[in-house]
Amino acid sequence: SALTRSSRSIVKSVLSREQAEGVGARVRRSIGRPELRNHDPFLMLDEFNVDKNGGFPDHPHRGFETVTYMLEGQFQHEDFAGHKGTIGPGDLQWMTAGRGIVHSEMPVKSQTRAHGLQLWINLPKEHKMCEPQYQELLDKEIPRATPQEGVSIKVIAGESHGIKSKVYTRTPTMYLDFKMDKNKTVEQSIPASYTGFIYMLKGTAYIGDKEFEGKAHHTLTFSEDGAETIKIQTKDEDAHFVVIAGEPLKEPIVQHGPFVMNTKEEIQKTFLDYQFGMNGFERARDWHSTIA
Ligand SMILES: Nc1ccc(F)c(C(=O)c2c[nH]c3ncc(Cl)cc23)c1F
Ligand SMILES: [Fe+3]
Repeated sequence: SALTRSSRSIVKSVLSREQAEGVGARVRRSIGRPELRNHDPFLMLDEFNVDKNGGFPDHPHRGFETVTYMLEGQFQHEDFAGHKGTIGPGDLQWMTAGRGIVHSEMPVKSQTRAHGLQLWINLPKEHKMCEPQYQELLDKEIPRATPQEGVSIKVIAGESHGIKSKVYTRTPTMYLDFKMDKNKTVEQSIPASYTGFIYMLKGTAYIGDKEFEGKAHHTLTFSEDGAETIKIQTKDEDAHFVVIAGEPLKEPIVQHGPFVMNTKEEIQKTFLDYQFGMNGFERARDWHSTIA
């Protein structure tokens, strides 16, 4: 008989309501909210909505990666090394902060609003102090899997139905953007060791053998039972959601805002490096962005 590959089930569903963040920004916090901590290797997932007067002015990062995926509108970013750019709908910025980045992330003034997702992925000890790196992909450069008519899967990281992303993930990560028409069923392979979840953006989807209902702005966390697929169905409405999964690092996490290290001594050292412009924060000394 055909091997019935067991499918991940949903452990819980948590609604994210909008909260204030940054300057005049509104975010729905998925991972990182009180009910959704400890989803190693993930530290935070925000669905952000920023009007043209808001944004995330000059701030640092060390020890992890920020993955910004635009859904609507345009975002400008500029860092202390003069790296700047604009990302628009469907575009991706995978920023490995490593030993240190100071940047600002602001909507393009002419836009009505900027809407997207920012995911924070922890880095393993050996990469926390790596050279910062950007991997930036335009919408049209991100491959799509279309396992059937009416099911489109943008492969932001990892692999889906034989389509592979070219993003280099220091922490093994799968990041897939699903658009499903109604009355479709699809299975997605997930490595047995990965921690994962679905964040619903629009519509309704039914997950797993028990058809657990996923509604907009809800996070649905996967069971960690070693099953290697997740089954996703739509019924009488389309659905738009992301599937995010990754290899847990199983390292101690000491986080102070935008600094994520393994020990409090490393955090204390990070504050000194940032304050005095050392060990990767040399350019932080009296840098101010031109876009904030
Ligand atoms: N420390 C700290 C404290 C507060 C912050 F808001 C931030 C921060 O920048 C962001 C939080 N969510 C976000 N979504 C989208 C974008 Cl573009 C940026 C952020 C940050 F880093
Ligand atoms: Fe940032």
